[in-house]
Amino acid sequence: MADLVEIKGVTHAYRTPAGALPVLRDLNIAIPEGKFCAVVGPSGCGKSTLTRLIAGLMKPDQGEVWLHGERVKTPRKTVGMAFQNPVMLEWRTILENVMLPLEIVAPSMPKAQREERARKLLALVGLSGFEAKRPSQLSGGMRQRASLCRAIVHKPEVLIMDEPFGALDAFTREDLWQLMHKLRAEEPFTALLITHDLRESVYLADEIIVLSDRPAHVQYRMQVDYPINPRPISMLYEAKSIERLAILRDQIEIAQGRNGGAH
Ligand SMILES: Nc1ncnc2c1ncn2[C@@H]1O[C@H](COP(=O)(O)OP(=O)(O)OP(=O)(O)O)[C@@H](O)[C@H]1O
Repeated sequence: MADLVEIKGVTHAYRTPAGALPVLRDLNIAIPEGKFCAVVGPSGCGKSTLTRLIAGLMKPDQGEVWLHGERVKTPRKTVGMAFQNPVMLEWRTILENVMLPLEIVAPSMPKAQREERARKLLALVGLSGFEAKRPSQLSGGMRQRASLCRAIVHKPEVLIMDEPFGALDAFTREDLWQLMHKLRAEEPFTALLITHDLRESVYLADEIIVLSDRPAHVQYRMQVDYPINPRPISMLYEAKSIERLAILRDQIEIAQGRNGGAH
């Protein structure tokens, strides 16, 4: 399978008043088309920087970022993004918010067709009947469902998610995890997920990458070879998942410089 996202030898430092802050060092990541990659690592190690580089919002000092065989040099319209706090436009309805990327990426698509696509996705995430509501009329979980629809409505070449479930309560979060697998089955996408939640990474991803502390490089890679459709939440309680979680926790502690000390 061809790699859709390729991060090749990426090194980057921010210029700050206090001097250069090295954030990434010789980072190499490849995500094959259709795969779901989760990235975990110590706080502040450079995970969000990685998402900005893939979206073309900034250029690395060294190395290359490739998307679909094209070198990323400028902001990419065809990337789908979802964040912890879904930024929704209050003056637009939920349906109009979800349609927004199509207006930018496919302006020639007839409005009826854009609407049909947005309605289909809203139905898929259980938001039929809420199309005409304003964002503030929805719960946090519902807003995040709508934001996921908005992130994939234009069939992005890659779906980038930065802690999208971080602000939700545990039950809503698990609902949304299951929803991700449903969406993936219906609307296949290639995804990069930044998360602090190791269970989330094991439940959602095909591959988990543990980044070292700053300047971040790939410290550890784990394949999650569990069928994705279905992938029941109960898989997290299976011995293999518990073992995976223990390995990941140790890796995070190593990345934090604690060398697998007390849990
Ligand atoms: N525009 C910027 N200018 C200067 N420093 C920055 C800039 N953006 C981020 N940083 C710094 O670079 C480091 C990496 O930031 P980044 O947001 O990529 O980390 P992160 O792993 O996503 O963090 P967290 O886990 O806390 O969300 C941090 O120390 C941050 O303060």
